Amino acid sequence: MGSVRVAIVGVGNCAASLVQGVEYYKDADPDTKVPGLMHVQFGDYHVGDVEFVAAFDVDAKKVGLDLADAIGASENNTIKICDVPNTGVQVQRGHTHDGLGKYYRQTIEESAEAPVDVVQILKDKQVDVLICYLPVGSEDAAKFYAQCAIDAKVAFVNALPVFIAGTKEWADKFTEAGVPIVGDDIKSQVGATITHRVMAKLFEDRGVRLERTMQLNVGGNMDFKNMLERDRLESKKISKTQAVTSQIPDRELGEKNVHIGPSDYVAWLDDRKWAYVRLEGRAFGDVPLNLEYKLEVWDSPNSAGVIIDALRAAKIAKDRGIGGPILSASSYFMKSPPVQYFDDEAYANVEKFIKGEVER
Ligand SMILES: O=P(O)(O)OC[C@H]1O[C@@H](O)[C@H](O)[C@@H](O)[C@@H]1O
Repeated sequence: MGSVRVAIVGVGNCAASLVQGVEYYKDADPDTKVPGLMHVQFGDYHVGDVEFVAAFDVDAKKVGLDLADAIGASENNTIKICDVPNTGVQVQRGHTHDGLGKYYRQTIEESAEAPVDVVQILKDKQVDVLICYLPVGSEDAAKFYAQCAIDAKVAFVNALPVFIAGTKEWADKFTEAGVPIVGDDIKSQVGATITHRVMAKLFEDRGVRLERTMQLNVGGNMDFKNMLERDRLESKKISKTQAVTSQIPDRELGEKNVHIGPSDYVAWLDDRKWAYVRLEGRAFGDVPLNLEYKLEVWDSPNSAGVIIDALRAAKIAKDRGIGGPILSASSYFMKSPPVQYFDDEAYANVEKFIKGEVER
């Protein structure tokens, strides 16, 4: 079935882990399991079929570089997985809109070049899927690129917490255009969200009444620095919170009793993220039962495998001529899908989608 031709918007740490991860696993045996992917061979597509054909950024230190060099440039500080040979893809000057918050502006220099015609490039490069990796809080920029995907008839994977797939307005736009979308807000392999969802559900499944919970996150990448600007966080907090509370539909905790969100920027953590999670409940005899755990991960590789699967799901939908939100993939890979399922059901739905047993 050929390749999955991918364009990236936002060449930050997540893009770095994605590009390296494809290189790292490109020759993996299709019959084996590798960490972080549902399948080496996902439907018609092997990891090595993911091909990067265009990239957009606004950072002067990245625009003009080969993608292989740009992923190690400027403020990118994630762990190295492997060397990436030259891709022949030059990072092009994207559109800024509200993509650069106060801390980005203090830290990086915006390219002086004029923004390119994104729709034309997506068409010229015959892009199958556009992956949106813009900084948290880029509401207008994310919607600009979503519209570009619609106009160029390119599938869209929305990794950031801006509600697109999950809104009727945008879901209808993608459906009417016959363009698939997987979104919103990437849920990492074993990250803060999925562990917290599973623990909250475990409390309820075992009959412990969850009363209060919090999830504090710290990290040292540009994502965390950007999120020091609290105004950019609104949709992020909503997304992370509903990702957890959706798993305990019968329990109304009340706003005061749930605190989930990014908490602070600690420069020396680089691209590591530490999550401190606490759940407080009442067990048999109304006796208190508390659980506290700490998760330490490298933030960007933790989501890269999930994105490789999401890209391939989006391409399969495109091959099948299915437009609009891909509910199976969105609910398994994303924190804020149009419909929330428990993760085991969502996983099973993706398997059915791959086999063509469910339409979306
Ligand atoms: O670890 P989680 O909760 O699944 O989050 C995954 C990703 O979610 C994104 O919204 C964050 O900006 C990333 O920092 C994070 O890696």
